[in-house]
Amino acid sequence: MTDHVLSVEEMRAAERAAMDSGVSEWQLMQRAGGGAADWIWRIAAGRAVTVLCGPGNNGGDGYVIAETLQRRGLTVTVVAPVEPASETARRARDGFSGEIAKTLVSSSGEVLVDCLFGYGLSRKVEGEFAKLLELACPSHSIRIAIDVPSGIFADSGEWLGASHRYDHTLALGAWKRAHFLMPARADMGNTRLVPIGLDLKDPAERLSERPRIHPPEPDSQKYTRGLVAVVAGEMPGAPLLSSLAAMHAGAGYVKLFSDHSHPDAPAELVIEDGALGEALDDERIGAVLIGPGLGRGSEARDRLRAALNSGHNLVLDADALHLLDRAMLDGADPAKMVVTPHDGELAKLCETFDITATDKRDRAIGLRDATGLTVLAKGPDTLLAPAQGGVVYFPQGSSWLSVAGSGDVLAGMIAARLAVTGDAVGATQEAVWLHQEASRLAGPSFTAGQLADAVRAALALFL
Ligand SMILES: NC(=O)C1=CN([C@@H]2O[C@H](COP(=O)(O)OP(=O)(O)OC[C@H]3O[C@@H](n4cnc5c(N)ncnc54)[C@H](OP(=O)(O)O)[C@@H]3O)[C@@H](O)[C@H]2O)[C@@H](O)CC1
Ligand SMILES: [K+]
Repeated sequence: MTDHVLSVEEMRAAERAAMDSGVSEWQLMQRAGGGAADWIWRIAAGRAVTVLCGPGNNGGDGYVIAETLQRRGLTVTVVAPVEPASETARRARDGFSGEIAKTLVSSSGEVLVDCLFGYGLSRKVEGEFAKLLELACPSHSIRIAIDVPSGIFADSGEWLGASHRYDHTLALGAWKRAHFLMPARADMGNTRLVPIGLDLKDPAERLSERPRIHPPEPDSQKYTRGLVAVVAGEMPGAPLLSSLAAMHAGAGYVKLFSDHSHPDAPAELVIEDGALGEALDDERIGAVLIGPGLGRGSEARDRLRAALNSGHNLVLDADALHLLDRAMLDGADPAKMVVTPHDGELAKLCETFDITATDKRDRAIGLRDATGLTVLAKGPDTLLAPAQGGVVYFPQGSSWLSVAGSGDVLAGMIAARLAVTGDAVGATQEAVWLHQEASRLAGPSFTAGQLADAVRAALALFL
């Protein structure tokens, strides 16, 4: 239940279903406001609180929060520029026993609780509401957004109006897409979910669950444990990095198909040169990775074609994403493939496959639907569009991952997990989690090589 990620429409439907089953809107608001107040009370730790209340039910939650905190002994100031517009919000306002100001008086409190607008935001935040946020956000040292920061469109994560930074965001009832999408995510601070007892079923979109990685079976040998083939091309460095990451991510055997000499490669990495088609004929190969350092010339194209026609599970990254088109996919099995574009590569793929969507989620879905590929759209708001449908989001990773070679490491790990499990969607999620955990273990300002080294210790945390 805590892993559902809902659209505004789905959220409204879930609340309607709760009401149909006999829970009133007032009860839902009590649960939402009361649950949020518990978090705020702890965060505030005795400091004075300012609550901004808007016209809708987000504002209604604000009155419930204000009353709960005041009863617990905190100094609470409520600022509401307009009257409540819904009956339930009016009831909540009437239940608040303190004073209500129309505008913010200076130094009202140290903790700001923003309940101006939630998922009901329908247009740009302007006028008195915009001015209030402009005044209140910088003048409070701790800023807490209730459900979503006011001004964020919950379905897309875009700001409708000026952006403001929050220290905490308390999602009510279920996660919304904005909690995992940029630019919203960067401004939300710590995110927490406040359950309100909604009965949610079969989520189309969900948060990735922390995976459990299984050790090799007792009767494993190096081939059955997962043989990864990394196909190199023009540049030697990137595929070597991918190979190292694959070696640490649980593969039994990693081969690098490369015509370069790799003096820095560890002795355990098997490097083979010569005809790629023949090398890929090995039935024991569990997954092929191609793209890092591949190049974009005619030879690179030939190598990509050989990989696509090999019939193996396949991870396509970097240059391979620039070369991929409909003709190349002809005859290949997209169900066995994962593509891992960052924003620029995703835009290029959308151009290639005539997808007109402009935001990341819709582009990833569009590409998946047009090709049948599993699409991992990388970045600070990495999301996965599995071939089977739906969308999977991930908890926020370290911003130190924004380093050259980080994608090569991730691609190597996906190939390793895919070779081990044969499950493209599961393998990709495992690799994203490993990537994030490895970044934490590598500490700040690591290089991609150090990140690849940390993968082994990261893997131990998922056993
Ligand atoms: N329903 C439930 O069971 C539960 C709901 N819960 C809570 O309710 C929240 C959703 O409530 P909501 O639907 O009332 O929307 P909300 O975000 O408060 O705002 C809508 C109001 O704002 C107005 N408005 C919009 N944009 C505007 C703008 N730019 N500038 C000015 N005005 C603007 C809009 O006016 P209108 O567009 O109708 O003209 C309308 O009056 C949700 O996030 C959660 O906190 C929880 O308590 C759990 C139970
Ligand atoms: K809000």
